[in-house]
Amino acid sequence: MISLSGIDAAALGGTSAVLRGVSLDVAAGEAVAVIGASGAGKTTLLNQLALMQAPLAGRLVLDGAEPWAQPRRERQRLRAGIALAPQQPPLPPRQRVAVAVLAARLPQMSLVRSLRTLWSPPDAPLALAALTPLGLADKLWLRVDRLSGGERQRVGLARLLVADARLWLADEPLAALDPTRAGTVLAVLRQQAAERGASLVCSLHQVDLALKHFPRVVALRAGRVVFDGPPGAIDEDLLEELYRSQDEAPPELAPLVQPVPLPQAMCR
Ligand SMILES: Nc1ncnc2c1ncn2[C@@H]1O[C@H](COP(=O)(O)OP(=O)(O)OP(=O)(O)O)[C@@H](O)[C@H]1O
Repeated sequence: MISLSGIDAAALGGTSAVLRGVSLDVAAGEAVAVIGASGAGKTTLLNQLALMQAPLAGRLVLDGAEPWAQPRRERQRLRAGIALAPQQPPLPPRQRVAVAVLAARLPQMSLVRSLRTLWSPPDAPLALAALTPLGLADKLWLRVDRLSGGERQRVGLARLLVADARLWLADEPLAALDPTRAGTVLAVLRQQAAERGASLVCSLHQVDLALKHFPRVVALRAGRVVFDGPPGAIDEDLLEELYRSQDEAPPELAPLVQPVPLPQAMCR
């Protein structure tokens, strides 16, 4: 359904390439975990898949179309089929949880229905159905600013469940969750995406959970894909390479920056 080939991309708001030569195909209904050290480019990759920013180089194809070669309106139409749960969901603090969840459906709604949803949500049962498996059934009418960090993160995930999208992107969905809750939440995401035939791409710091819950793992190091395959093919050496300090660039990437010789006078 979505295919990246040879993508170089900057982080949101940045100008220099963070992702380098990334090629990746995600099929309809597929579930993929993205792992890699902090700063490896996981968020930048998810933002590319979410059509948040044009790549610097390479080709992105979504359902046979190239969104970045289309007029803005057409790109927005394509984007409506994609739902992204960012690391820190931008939820208006005074909004009720039910409204915050249902707001994820606004791109698919008429103007009148959107306004009704924001004022007095007619689809509250839908929000409740999404919140219940995430353990938030009792928070439906609470204000967002009364939630803990972990609860807020799960509201962000409930938005994925109601979004009516075909590609679900979750950026470190477990960051604010305790270990027991983390496993349950991943299982819910996987199960619900599978039931709806949605593709799921999830960036994770918890390697053990990525390997346990996903049939395919993509590993990034310094903005490059260094592994793409089943979890059983990942060994200790690869994990060590992935999480070794990024300051030690792997041989094929070094040197990105050439040492600048100091003037003689400064060496004395
Ligand atoms: N606005 C920006 N301008 C320039 N560089 C940026 C900008 N935002 C992020 N970066 C850099 O881009 C690189 C990749 O960031 P990204 O957030 O994609 O990594 P990540 O793997 O998701 O990290 P983490 O696990 O810590 O969230 C990092 O080195 C980061 O410092």
